[in-house]
This record gives sequence, C-alpha cells and structure tokens, in this order.
Amino acid sequence: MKIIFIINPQAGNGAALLKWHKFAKTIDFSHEAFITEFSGHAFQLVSQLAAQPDKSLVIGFGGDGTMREIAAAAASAGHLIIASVPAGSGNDFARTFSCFSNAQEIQRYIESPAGLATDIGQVTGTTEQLFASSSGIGFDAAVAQAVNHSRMKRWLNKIRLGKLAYLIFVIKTLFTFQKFQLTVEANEAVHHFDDVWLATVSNQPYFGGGMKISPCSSVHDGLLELTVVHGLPRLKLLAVFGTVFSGSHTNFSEVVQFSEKRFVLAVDRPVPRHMDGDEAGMASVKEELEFRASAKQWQQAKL
Ligand SMILES: Nc1ncnc2c1ncn2[C@@H]1O[C@H](COP(=O)(O)OP(=O)(O)OP(=O)(O)O)[C@@H](O)[C@H]1O
Repeated sequence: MKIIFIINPQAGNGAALLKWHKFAKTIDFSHEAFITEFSGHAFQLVSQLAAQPDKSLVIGFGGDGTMREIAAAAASAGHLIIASVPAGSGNDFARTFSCFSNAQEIQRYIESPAGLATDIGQVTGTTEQLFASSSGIGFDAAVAQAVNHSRMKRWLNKIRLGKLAYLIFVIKTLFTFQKFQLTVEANEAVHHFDDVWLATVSNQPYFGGGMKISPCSSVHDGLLELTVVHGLPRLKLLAVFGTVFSGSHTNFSEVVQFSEKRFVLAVDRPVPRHMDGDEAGMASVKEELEFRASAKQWQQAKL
C-alpha cells in the first residue's frame, strides 16, 4: 500500500507547514509527500490517484477545507483510504472522521489496513459540489466571508492571533447581518421560515470549530440533518451560540431540525454560502439548492 501525505501549508493560519516539517522527521516508513500550491490542488492530486490502480492511504495534513477536497476526490474510489492529521484552525473533520496524531499510529495502521464506507454530502445548484462535514447558508457563512476578505485577519495571523479575527467578525456580523426568509422542501412537505439566521445541512455533528450543531448526525446512515435557526433577537443568538458546544441549543424553540435523505432550500435574497466552513459564494433567489447524501461514498481508514 502506498502512503501519500497531502499538506496544505496555509492551514491553521500557516502553522501546518511547520507542524509537517516536525512530523516528517518522525516518519520511518516509505511515503510520498505533496505540498499544495493553490486552493483545489489537493482535489487535483487525489483525482490523479483515483485514476491509478494502486491501493493508497492518503493522509491529509490540514483542516476541514483540505479534507473536503480529499474526500470529494476519493468519492467512489474504493482503492483510496483517507485519514487526516489535524493541522487546521477548526478541525471539525477530525472530531468525527479517522485521524492520526503521530507517525507510530500510522505505522501500526498499515500493518493491517481496512477501509470504512462513509457518506459524503452533495449540494446541487448551478453546479454539483461535495462536502464532508456540513454546508449551509447564512450568518456563519457571512462571518467566514468577512474574515477571509479582511486585512485584519492577515495582520492578526502575523502576530498569531488569527482566531481573534473570527471573534471580532462574529460580533460585527451579529449587528450587520440581514436575516432572510427560507423555504425548505423535505419529504414532500414545504416549510416556510422568517427571520432566519442560518440553515446548515450536516453530515456529521460538528461545525465551526467544535460546535455540536447536529448532535444526531451519523456519517453511516445515508441521511443528512438540516438545522434552521430563526426568529431570535440579536443578543439571544449569542445565548444560543453558548449552548451549541454541548448540543443543548436544540432545546430552544427557535432551533428546528430535520433528518432526511434530501432537502431543497430557497431564499428571498442573496445569502452567503459555505462548504465545510470555507466561503462558497452566494445562494441566489433564482437558484434552489438541493442537498442529499451522495451515492458516491468514500473510504475512511477504519481505526
Ligand atoms: N497553497 C495554498 N494557498 C492558498 N490556499 C490553499 C493552498 N492550499 C490549499 N489551500 C486552501 O486553503 C483552504 C483552507 O484550508 P483548511 O480549511 O484546510 O485550513 P483551515 O481553514 O486553517 O482549517 P479549518 O477549516 O479546519 O478551520 C482550503 O479550502 C484549501 O483549498
């Protein structure tokens, strides 16, 4: 079995590359390593591996965006087994999917490797995209967009305070975000929501760096869960956020959850979108978004 590392040097606000250099010194088995040069490069590299017949263990060295690219490219490629060494900022992928924390664990795994078929989410609008953990629209995507476009993040990254940028933009966006109207089609019923803060479709429980937004999600049931947060005054949203880390936000009547094979979402104004926490443009009034568990499963390392 080939062992391939794919390292995103930008992950973890740039800390991933340093972590990789230290990690690489501890590896005592034959392997190949690729450092990504641009967004989308990990997807390209794994697509090339998928087209070759060799059985490979592909270990992503990065965060949720890196792992989305790797899992998406490995979907339907049964000869590729995927795992991660968490090196991003939020690392929600590693909270549910297989990950290694040191080279010895990898060494032990490759003595008797096995894969575990795992669901991947699919969202179809004007294009079709796959997500590993979650994808959605609204407040959280607006924060991701604001942070990525700010000069402040680059400046705070330089002094290793990148996470502070998120906190600053959560507070700023709390006062500037325009809530929207949402129509959800699920299991042949149509639901309308006003004053919506966010709608997130989850394949696994975690998003946003450890928030247990969808406590009942499983990556082995062929289902996705939709969480809609609506009708909350601005400051009460902060109170709800405080409970998301434990998963008890679901007790609020303003938090509604569905579990289905398929959802179709429509909005009344352009709303920011995210895919596994990375900004993904805008949901538009003209375009319905269809979410479903893809028929293409991927293999994660069975630990
Ligand atoms: N060389 C590169 N230059 C710029 N961007 C890159 C490069 N390589 C990968 N990327 C992009 O960087 C984005 C962010 O990476 P990733 O999500 O893994 O890290 P993170 O944001 O620190 O972690 P998390 O999502 O867990 O908070 C990914 O979407 C990926 O496409």
